[in-house]
Amino acid sequence: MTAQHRNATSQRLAGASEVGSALGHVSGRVSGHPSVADHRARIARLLEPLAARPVQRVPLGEALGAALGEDLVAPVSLPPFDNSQMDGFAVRAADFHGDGSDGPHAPGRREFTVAEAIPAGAVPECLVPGRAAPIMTGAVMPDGADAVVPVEQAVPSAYPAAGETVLLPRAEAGTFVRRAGSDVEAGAVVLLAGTPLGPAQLGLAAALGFGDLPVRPPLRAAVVSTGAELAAPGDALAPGQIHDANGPLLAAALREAGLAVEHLAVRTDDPAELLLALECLARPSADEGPDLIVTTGGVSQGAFEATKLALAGGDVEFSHLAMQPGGPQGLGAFRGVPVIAFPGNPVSCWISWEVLLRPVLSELLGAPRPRRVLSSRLGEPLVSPAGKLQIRRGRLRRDGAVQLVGGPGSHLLGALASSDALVMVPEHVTELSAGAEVEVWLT
Ligand SMILES: Nc1nc2c(c(=O)[nH]1)N[C@H]1C(S)=C(S)[C@@H](COP(=O)(O)OP(=O)(O)OC[C@H]3O[C@@H](n4cnc5c(N)ncnc54)[C@H](O)[C@@H]3O)O[C@H]1N2
Ligand code: MOO
Repeated sequence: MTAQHRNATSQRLAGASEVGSALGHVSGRVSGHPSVADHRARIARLLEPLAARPVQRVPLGEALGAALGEDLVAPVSLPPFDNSQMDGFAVRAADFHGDGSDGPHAPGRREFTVAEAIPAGAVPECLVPGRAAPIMTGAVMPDGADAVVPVEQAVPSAYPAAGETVLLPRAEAGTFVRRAGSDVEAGAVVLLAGTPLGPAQLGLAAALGFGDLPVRPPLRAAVVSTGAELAAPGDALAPGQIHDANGPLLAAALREAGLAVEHLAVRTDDPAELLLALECLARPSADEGPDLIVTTGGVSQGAFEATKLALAGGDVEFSHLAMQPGGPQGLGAFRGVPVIAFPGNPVSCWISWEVLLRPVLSELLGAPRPRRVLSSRLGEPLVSPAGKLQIRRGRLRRDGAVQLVGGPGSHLLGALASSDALVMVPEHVTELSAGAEVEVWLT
């Protein structure tokens, strides 16, 4: 990535025009807290060096979710040859002109002598005038033929043996013929470097004959959940304990985005113990250690904020963004490894991923695919704190409006799990009525 591109990336992420205009309203802020756009731009600068990793080729079956490392140029055309779009009869359109264009028993049809049948995969012989060759969908069009009549329109509606006759209705040249190169021309750039590889892109690459693809190797992320109250999912809870939801949630989010993830639960509020765990994580050789560390919990104003206490003396800064949920945040580096510290409330943790880190990865690496942003109408009224971007969870209705799911509370994981959209309420807005236009991210 060039310096120019890097600058452009940071500016785009600060302005956030492609990921939602609601996040760009820095000027309307009254709280004095750093804006979401500024914080996201800082994350982009922190992670920029990670974008410059060498490209490697991986088998097609392992490329799902990765970003394409180089432009993909079609080595062949698609379709590679003229072929039939229907099961039927390959004919010469010119045979319908002139004498004999009306069959004796079926007006409007012409009689043809049936030629050898052409299954898909066969190399057919040239079609002689006055003949019709049974041809199957996808089979190569014989030289001389330029149209296909579907078998349903033939009399009889079947495939007579070679040498017998069939009556066919008139067809114009080109009817039901898929021309070579009508989908993709050999030599064309079919996918740009940075394109996230989903099922359709992998299908196209396979059709073009690629057995492997150039991709950027996945980033390695360490997810660290913190807090003395945490128990592993599956373990029984002691009084006062809760199960660690954020670790699995964040690990899944990062994996889905194409990263290789290791999850570590540090179930303590002791900063020294957390520091030790982080030392062990960051110490392995550069080839094996994480490219970034994402923590959750311990970043707010409590007396036992292990993450803050462990990291604040070093290169990690803590701030409270003008956003709800997801206000308290930390950002910096530990032993040279970028650290992004998200808050502990589960919805805050998820929102932080969605609006702060995920868009940066999309922009820097090409994957994951950016969230679709659309304009929708609010299904019900809402109120929102002044000076904060409020992000509510919602569900897109069939009529295109968005219905809120649950309240604004950042512990409402049940509601989050039944939502499919984030509703953005800009910083300067304190009230919206039903029907008001809102920006929505589909999740
Ligand atoms: N006096 C103030 N108190 C709080 C403020 C503030 O500004 N002043 N901010 C509030 C906001 S906003 C948030 S968000 C939270 C963030 O707190 P922490 O990041 O320090 O997180 P914890 O205190 O560790 O936990 C908060 C909450 O989340 C639960 N939690 C933590 N980790 C997990 C996990 N892995 N899985 C499931 N649940 C988890 C934890 O038990 C707490 O209930 O601070 C507010 N307070
Ligand atoms: O900002 Mo906290 O993230 O509301 O709950």
